[in-house]
Amino acid sequence: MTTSKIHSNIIFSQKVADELEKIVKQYPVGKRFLLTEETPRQLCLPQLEKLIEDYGIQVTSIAGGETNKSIRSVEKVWEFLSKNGADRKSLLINIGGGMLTDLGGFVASTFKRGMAFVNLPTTLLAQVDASLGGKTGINFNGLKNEIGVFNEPDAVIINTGFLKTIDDQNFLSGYAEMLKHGLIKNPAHWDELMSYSLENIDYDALQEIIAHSVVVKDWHVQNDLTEKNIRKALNFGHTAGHAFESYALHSGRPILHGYAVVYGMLVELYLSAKVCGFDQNQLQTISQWMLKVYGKFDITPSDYDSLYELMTHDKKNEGGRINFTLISEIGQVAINQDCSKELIFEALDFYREL
Ligand SMILES: NC(=O)c1ccc[n+]([C@@H]2O[C@H](COP(=O)([O-])OP(=O)(O)OC[C@H]3O[C@@H](n4cnc5c(N)ncnc54)[C@H](O)[C@@H]3O)[C@@H](O)[C@H]2O)c1
Ligand SMILES: O=C(O)C(=O)C[C@@H](O)[C@H](O)[C@H](O)COP(=O)(O)O
Ligand SMILES: [Zn+2]
Repeated sequence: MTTSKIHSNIIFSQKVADELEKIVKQYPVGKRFLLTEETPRQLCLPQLEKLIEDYGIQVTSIAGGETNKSIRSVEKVWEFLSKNGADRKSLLINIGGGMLTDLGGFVASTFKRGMAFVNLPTTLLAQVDASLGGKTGINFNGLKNEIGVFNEPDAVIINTGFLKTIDDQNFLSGYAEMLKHGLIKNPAHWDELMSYSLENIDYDALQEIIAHSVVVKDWHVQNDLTEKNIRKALNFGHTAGHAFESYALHSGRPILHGYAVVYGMLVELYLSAKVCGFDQNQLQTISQWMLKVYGKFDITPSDYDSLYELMTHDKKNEGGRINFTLISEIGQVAINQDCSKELIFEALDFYREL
């Protein structure tokens, strides 16, 4: 696997301040802004203190957590930019996990109809997935990423050094999107993820594996930025996964995005076996591995209607059909797969009985 096919604006570097300085100096004094949230502010900003001071970067932060990926937080940041004289020639630096980079990208894309932004992802999930590819947005009306725009960041600086403070659950959450990348596009990536030790994190090896995951994400984005076609592959596990995530959040049992994606992939691997001939033995092996590592969000048949209703809001749907992305084998994806309500309920039975 090669990383040479990655977009030139995706930079891997442990010297974040040096890389960021090259960008910041291209923007006028007084027009440099930084958005972060509580935890990365404490853990990651200290190494940028000198740069912030030298270049007069104006810093603001919002509260962390998925419930703050909201219009209220967006308003706060718009207000900060407006009061401090941001304009179309300004730069917004987003430093944080996927919640922050999704929201910060949306704020920058909509403020005065768009200002430049760069992402410095600080979680595994944001480094392999959320900070890349220009899906920006917020949750609305109980639905994930209901409001947003496609708009790519001017640059993404990936510093794997930031990951040393990530807790186990958030590590696994990011790992889930890497598993998805292996399943949809790259059997070798899948194999390396299966043999990587999750008990004893080897950070040097991780950097290489992250780069392989970034190649998969970036390939889909470069080929179909606005998700008309092959980018739908990156949404594998998300039709059911977002339904689990929204349902969990609003029933007071929140789960991390990556866990929801794993539970969604379990449902959609079952559908893959039924609709696309995905191997039954592999379905059993992968399901047991995922169950062992990620556990389960328990559901009963009385939850099915609510989960199904949430799936009807998925952005891939067309003409009243729920359009799944499925796989016929590891690395072979099939987009726009229509499944009946009956079959979806059967897949939820499979998940529930695991
Ligand atoms: N735009 C996309 O393509 C895309 C892709 C995947 C996921 N997402 C979105 O990303 C979000 C999930 O991202 P996430 O998992 O990064 O969540 P997150 O941003 O909420 O971060 C997870 C937790 O890690 C903390 N954190 C951040 N940096 C840290 C660090 N260096 N050390 C220790 N803790 C740190 C945060 O404060 C938070 O508590 C969801 O909203 C999901 O919908 C978007
Ligand atoms: O980049 C993409 O395309 C993805 O679908 C990546 C997903 O991991 C991510 O969770 C994305 O935010 C989902 O987008 P949505 O369009 O289903 O809201
Ligand atoms: Zn995702």
